[in-house]
Amino acid sequence: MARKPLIAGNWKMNLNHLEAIGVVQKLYFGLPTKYYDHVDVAVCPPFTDLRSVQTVIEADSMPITYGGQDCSPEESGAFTGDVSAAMLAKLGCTYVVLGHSERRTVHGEDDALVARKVAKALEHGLTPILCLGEGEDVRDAGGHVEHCTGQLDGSLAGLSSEQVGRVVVAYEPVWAIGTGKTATTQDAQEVCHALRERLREVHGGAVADAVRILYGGSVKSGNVKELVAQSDVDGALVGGASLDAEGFAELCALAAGGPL
Ligand SMILES: O=C[C@H](O)COP(=O)(O)O
Repeated sequence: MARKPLIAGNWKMNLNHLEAIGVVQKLYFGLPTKYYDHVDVAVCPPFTDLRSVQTVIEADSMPITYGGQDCSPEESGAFTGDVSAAMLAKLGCTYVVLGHSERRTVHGEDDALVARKVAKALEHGLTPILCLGEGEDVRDAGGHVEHCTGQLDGSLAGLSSEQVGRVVVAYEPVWAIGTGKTATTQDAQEVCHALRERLREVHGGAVADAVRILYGGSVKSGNVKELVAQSDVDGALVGGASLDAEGFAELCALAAGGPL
């Protein structure tokens, strides 16, 4: 089944709201509209940029979508420093990145917490980009597939198949994030395929065939085409290479099958 690729730029803690406006404008001018028939493009800036990004995208009716990098599992209330799914939805976000390895490692997030966040995001109409992936030790020991399918189960625990069908999954081997070490296309396909088969087993064929599974970890213009050519890799979650608008536009064009 053909799934339209999604290229999502995760800016992490980079670019202030003024810089964000410039990057979004350059991305818009760098990627001709015809490409959006073949690729969905999103940016996930820091929370403080979202209002500015919304304004610039809406002003020119840009076909670029955007999202947050995290949300609270709670609806609202006394949770200092947190941002709710409802707030992201109100700002016009389409996506929210959840369970990124940097949240899991730096903030101690586990699968159970991530599952609560996924449920809350879905409740507010957001599409979670659920991240998972193994560390280098697990990969070296050959336990990567089992590790990732386990994280998938844990991070989707308690969700109905209808809910799971609205999630995007991102396989991000931790050893490939920001290191310049990209997984081989075979590595990416192996795990993305195993994740899809796990979805098929638990939630049925319709869900497994519909869910987009992205690869993330040192994706750049030079490797994106080969990665998205894999039958179970439906796009990429891009960190560092999404901060440069011209380069990111080129990367999106290549993922769309370009140059068109
Ligand atoms: O969310 C994005 C990933 O952590 C990948 O980051 P990277 O492209 O800088 O390796």
